[in-house]
Formats: sequence, C-alpha cells, structure tokens
Amino acid sequence: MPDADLSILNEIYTVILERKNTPADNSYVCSLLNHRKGINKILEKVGEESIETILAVRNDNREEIISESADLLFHLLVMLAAKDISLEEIAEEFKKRRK
Ligand SMILES: N=c1c2ncn([C@@H]3O[C@H](COP(=O)(O)OP(=O)(O)OP(=O)(O)O)[C@@H](O)[C@H]3O)c2ncn1[C@@H]1O[C@H](COP(=O)(O)O)[C@@H](O)[C@H]1O
Repeated sequence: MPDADLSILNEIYTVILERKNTPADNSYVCSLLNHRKGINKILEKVGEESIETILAVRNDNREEIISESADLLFHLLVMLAAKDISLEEIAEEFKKRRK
C-alpha cells in the first residue's frame, strides 16, 4: 500500500494558525479559538467528535467513520494550535516511539 499523502494536514494546520494570527469574519476556526468558553469549547468539540467516531465504528458505517475521523482530526488540530503545539512536535513524538 503506498504512503498516504498527509500534506493536507499541514495545509489545514497552516490555515488554522493563520486564523489564530489574523481573525476573520465568518470563520468557524475563529469562532472556536475566540469562544467565550475559552479552550473548553474546543475540548467539547474534541469530545463530541470522539464519541461520534466511536458510534460510527459501532455502526460499522465506513463513510461515517471516514467523515467523523476527519472531524475529529480537524478539531484536534485546532486544539493543538490553541496550545501552541506544532505538528512537528507530534511527528517527533511518533519518531521517538518508533521501534
Ligand atoms: N476542515 C475543516 C472542517 N471540518 C469540520 N469543520 C466544521 O466543524 C463543524 C463540525 O461540528 P458539527 O458537526 O458538530 O456541526 P455544528 O453543529 O456546526 O457544530 P457546533 O455548532 O456544535 O459547533 C462544522 O461546522 C464543520 O463545518 C470544519 N471547518 C473548517 N475546516 C477547514 O478549516 C478551514 C478554515 O475554516 P474557517 O475558519 O471556517 O474559514 C476551511 O477552509 C477548511 O479547510
């Protein structure tokens, strides 16, 4: 199986950082990053999307699993950006664990 091209994750993360640095109107990312509940709003979304992903797997619904996993990954990226953690740091963590 060929390596997956995950450059889209870098691309989305870059957009999220742009939204963090330059707030934009009608931006979902800005609405999360600047929410009155603070980081708790992002954590709620990570929790919700985790549960929706679990339910999709329980339902054995392949399309739903893909869609909910994308939602979960997206909200994780927003959470990491909110905490100033780069994708490089996550990649380094995986490399350290590689046997
Ligand atoms: N990849 C995504 C992405 N995936 C999911 N979502 C949003 O995440 C939300 C998922 O939450 P739900 O399914 O619970 O829907 P909801 O009822 O609207 O959510 P809440 O009201 O509970 O917050 C939806 O509003 C989706 O639109 C995303 N929103 C944005 N992006 C990317 O982020 C970029 C920047 O987005 P903006 O900040 O909106 O410009 C976009 O160009 C996209 O590439």
